[in-house]
Amino acid sequence: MKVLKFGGKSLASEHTFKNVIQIIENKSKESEIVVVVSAIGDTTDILENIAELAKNNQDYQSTFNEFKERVYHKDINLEAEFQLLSKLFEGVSLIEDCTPKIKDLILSQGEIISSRVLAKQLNAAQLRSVSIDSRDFIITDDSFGNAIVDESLSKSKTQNYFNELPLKIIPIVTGFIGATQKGETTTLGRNGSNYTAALLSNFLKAEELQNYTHVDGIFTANPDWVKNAQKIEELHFEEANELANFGASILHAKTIIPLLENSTPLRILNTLNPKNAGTLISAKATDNGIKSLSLQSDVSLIQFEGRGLLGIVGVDARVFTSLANEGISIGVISQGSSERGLGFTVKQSEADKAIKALQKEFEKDLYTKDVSGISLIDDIAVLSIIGQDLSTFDKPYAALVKNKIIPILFNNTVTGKNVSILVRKHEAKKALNVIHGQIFGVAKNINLALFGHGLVGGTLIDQILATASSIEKKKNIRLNIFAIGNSKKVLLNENGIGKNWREDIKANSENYQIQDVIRFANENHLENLIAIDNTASSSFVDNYISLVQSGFDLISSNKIGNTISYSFYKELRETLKRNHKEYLYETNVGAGLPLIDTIKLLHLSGENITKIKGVFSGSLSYIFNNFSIQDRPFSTVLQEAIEKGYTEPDPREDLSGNDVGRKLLILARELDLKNEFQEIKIQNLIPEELQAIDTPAFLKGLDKLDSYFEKQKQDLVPGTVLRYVGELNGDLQEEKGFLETKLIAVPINSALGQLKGSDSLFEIYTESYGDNPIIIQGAGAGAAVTARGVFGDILRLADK
Ligand SMILES: Nc1ncnc2c1ncn2[C@@H]1O[C@H](COP(=O)(O)OP(=O)(O)O)[C@@H](O)[C@H]1O
Ligand SMILES: N[C@@H](CC(=O)OP(=O)(O)O)C(=O)O
Repeated sequence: MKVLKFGGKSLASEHTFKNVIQIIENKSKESEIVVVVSAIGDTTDILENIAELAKNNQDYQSTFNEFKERVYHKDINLEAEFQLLSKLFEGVSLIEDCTPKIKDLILSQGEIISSRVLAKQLNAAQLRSVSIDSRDFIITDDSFGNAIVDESLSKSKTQNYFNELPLKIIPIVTGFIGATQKGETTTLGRNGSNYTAALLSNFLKAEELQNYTHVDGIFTANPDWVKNAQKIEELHFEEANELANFGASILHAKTIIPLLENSTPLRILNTLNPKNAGTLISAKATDNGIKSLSLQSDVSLIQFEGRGLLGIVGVDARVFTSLANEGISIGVISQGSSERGLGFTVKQSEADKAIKALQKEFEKDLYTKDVSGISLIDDIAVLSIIGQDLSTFDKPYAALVKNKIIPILFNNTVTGKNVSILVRKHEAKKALNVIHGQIFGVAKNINLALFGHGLVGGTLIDQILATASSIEKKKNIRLNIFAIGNSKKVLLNENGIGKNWREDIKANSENYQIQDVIRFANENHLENLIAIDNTASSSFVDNYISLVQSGFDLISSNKIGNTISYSFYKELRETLKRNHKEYLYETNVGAGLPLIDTIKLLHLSGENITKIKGVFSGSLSYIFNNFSIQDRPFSTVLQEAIEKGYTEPDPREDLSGNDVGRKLLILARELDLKNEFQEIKIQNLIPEELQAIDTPAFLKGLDKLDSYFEKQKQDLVPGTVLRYVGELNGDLQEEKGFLETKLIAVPINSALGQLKGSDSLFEIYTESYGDNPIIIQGAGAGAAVTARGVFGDILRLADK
């Protein structure tokens, strides 16, 4: 004989009902079956809600009418159940109270209706069946709402009851409900139908319990919360029991226990996908290791503090006894060895009652101030890692901290391998995803907010979208672009912006402040956040600190953040350190070339870098490499550089020398030199009359530059060429370095004179390398290389 249990969602619609009937038909051909049902769909929640409305003297009638219409079935008379409910709600509304006993009677009607409806439908489909009220044999104590089953009495009653049943009729039994010996209706606790099914499986010695839900089985975490949770094929009873105990709503906490006596296997199956083998829970040993994560989200933390209690024996006993007397059970418990404080969790719904019980018990101690406080933190969630021991707990813990989720406390069990972590409820989903990604090695989600979608930014977005799936396969990293913004508008999508982002931006982007993006990330529980600044804007930099404080790592191709005041530079570094965040900006100097990393490493290893000299600007490199040896006007070469995307949007940023100056400053600060931008000696290549005009006007009159540069070329000594160079001279011992940019003539056969295209060249002189500089040379400009460089920074952060 097999017991089949169908959950509420399996009975929620006509379509699922059809599947249920089909499954019952197929299974009844294979063996004898007993069916256990939950209430249809969300009936229990709805009945609870109507009772609450009635209790608060609000209009409950319309919700009740809606409910009746929903469960009404033309071939079956539910008048008796509806009338009973009507009377009960009326009573609740009159006395403005709904006792646990009344509530259980109300909720029980859900299961009674569903067993009647299903039996009727099966009979209509020529499958002989009968609805059975489990209150006739599931006998409990009178702890209404969470009643305790008298197993031996229930066992004999169940066996007698089923012995009397005619053969070949399929029993459709109400789950979730029972009765006291006096015949008062009780319930076994939410999600209790699978507990009823487990009890029946044990009492009737079933060969298997098949629990039909609306998911394919038990997953590594609740799939409603963790998108990439994976189905678990097999679990041992003990593991499943831990999972149930730690709040995985797919199993009632007591479901596993009745199955142990006869080692009755339990299979979790999907009504909507019955061919799937589901998850098998049995006595068979499985591999060691972490199996699953579960979450209890309706928890409160009570903190009990008392300096005067140090060393006094029996305080904990008083705490727990006073709560036990109120029938309040306790979850996670934590007490430091100093005994000055005790923290423990209770169900949120029982928190007030618990506080009152403690205040009563410790009334005198509160008066004498031996107990200094009994306080409550609401909205707590307990996240449990089933199978985790402390030897590898560092990884999930570090991942949480990196995502700015600081656990309130954590706790491990000595016997079983479990660690429970208390976090704030609003952080729970994010915490679950962070730990899941870390533990199960399934793709780690990296959530990207990209600001600036011009040449570099746009190219980067396209590069990410084009390679995201291969990166996921190769590196197990899922890059999710959830925000694309410019200075005014942002497009947001928590599930990832796709290839049509350009059209999407036109249709759906909205005006925004940075706080809107931060709020969006929080509300959608997005983890591993990176903000990427590909703007050329000085105002966007104002957002850096808020972003870091809100848990974002930073990447920028924009150099401004590193080149405004040294005090901002320092403040940003300190904020990053405090928040355990990183800021990468490899493309700030030398675009895609690995320059900053090299300099950082040399400097960190104690190598004294005394001078860095070279052509820092890919755009100026392109311009002078070509202009020096070609017979073309300067403006033609410049126009070509603009069109190829080698220059900043306003090429005066390059020609003014400011861009080279900024790069020098970035390198100087990398060497711990505390220079300010104003201290750089910069040769500005723009004639004064063109310095103040707006960008469009400047771009229209490029030929005004020609005569000045023609003269420079004429004046060259034969065998030399023009190069715009930057030079930094510094020393470990000094606070500041000497930074200079200038247009100079260099021999055509020197390293600098040999430069081609838009290549940059950096000569790094250090104390140990003496006169032989380390030379880094290569493509130093262009949207594609810069975007690749930023992409490299993203992958570097994602790997951490
Ligand atoms: N580890 C888990 N694996 C699968 N489902 C889980 C897990 N933890 C929690 N759940 C939740 O359990 C639900 C299925 O159980 P339940 O709602 O009782 O189903 P039914 O109403 O069909 O009996 C899923 O929708 C999911 O929200
Ligand atoms: N109907 C009850 C009992 C139950 O087990 O339901 P489900 O199987 O749909 O989780 C509840 O909602 O709590």
